[in-house]
Amino acid sequence: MQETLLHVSNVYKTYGKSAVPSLDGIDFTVEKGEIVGIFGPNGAGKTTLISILCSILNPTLGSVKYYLDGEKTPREIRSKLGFVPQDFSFFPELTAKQNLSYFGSLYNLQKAELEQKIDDLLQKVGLFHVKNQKVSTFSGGMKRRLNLIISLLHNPSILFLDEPTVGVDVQSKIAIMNLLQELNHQGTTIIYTSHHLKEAEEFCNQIVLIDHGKIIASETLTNLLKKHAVNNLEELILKLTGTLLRD
Ligand SMILES: Nc1ncnc2c1ncn2[C@@H]1O[C@H](COP(=O)(O)OP(=O)(O)OP(=O)(O)O)[C@@H](O)[C@H]1O
Repeated sequence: MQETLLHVSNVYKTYGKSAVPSLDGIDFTVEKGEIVGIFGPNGAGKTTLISILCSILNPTLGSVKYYLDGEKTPREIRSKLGFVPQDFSFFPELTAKQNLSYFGSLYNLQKAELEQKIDDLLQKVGLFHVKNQKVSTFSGGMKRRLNLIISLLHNPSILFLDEPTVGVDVQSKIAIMNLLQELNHQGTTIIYTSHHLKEAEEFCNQIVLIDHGKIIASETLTNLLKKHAVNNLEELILKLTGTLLRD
């Protein structure tokens, strides 16, 4: 049986005094355990939407409601959310381990529990052997993998990822996607954006396509392909958003 985890209702976002809203009446629902992919051209509003869903930004209008067991206050809810930003969010002059210890200390985890969690996560993404190296010496793929595990230290129930595999080689991409699959099998709900459409086709249960701040499609990929008589996600996006450059 499906269980609603998140309900987004009539969300608008306008930055500063801009005349054009970046989000223009967004409504959708996420069920527990889903993997939702948010797609759309550059500037469509994906990052803005994800930032609002994980409480980094406030909507100008509208509501985002979570249905989490036992967690009621905004602070309790935030403690169950994890966010992997597109831009790296660590200190390059610290080692991987120092970064993880610092970010872990923000979640009030017991020292022994945190140490164990750090080692487990470093192992999972193949960074254990370089845990005492400064992050500034890491390759792009190593930095992306570290950026991911920083957001997993507190075992979030819902994980938001903004382009988690951008700019990485195929090996790092597989390591990242395997870890995300493993987390989802363990019950983590995942909401993510990506421009890697082949990867997303295999990964997502639900597709949310946005353009100019509005949802223009929201369904399973199979249903959308059938409905719009296209063969894949790329064809779907081109059919629904056109070929005009957005910059
Ligand atoms: N901090 C900001 N101040 C003003 N305008 C912003 C800000 N952040 C985003 N915008 C504008 O809001 C709109 C949506 O941007 P957003 O970054 O959410 O799109 P996106 O779909 O994530 O794009 P991309 O695929 O390029 O990452 C764009 O027109 C962008 O210029």
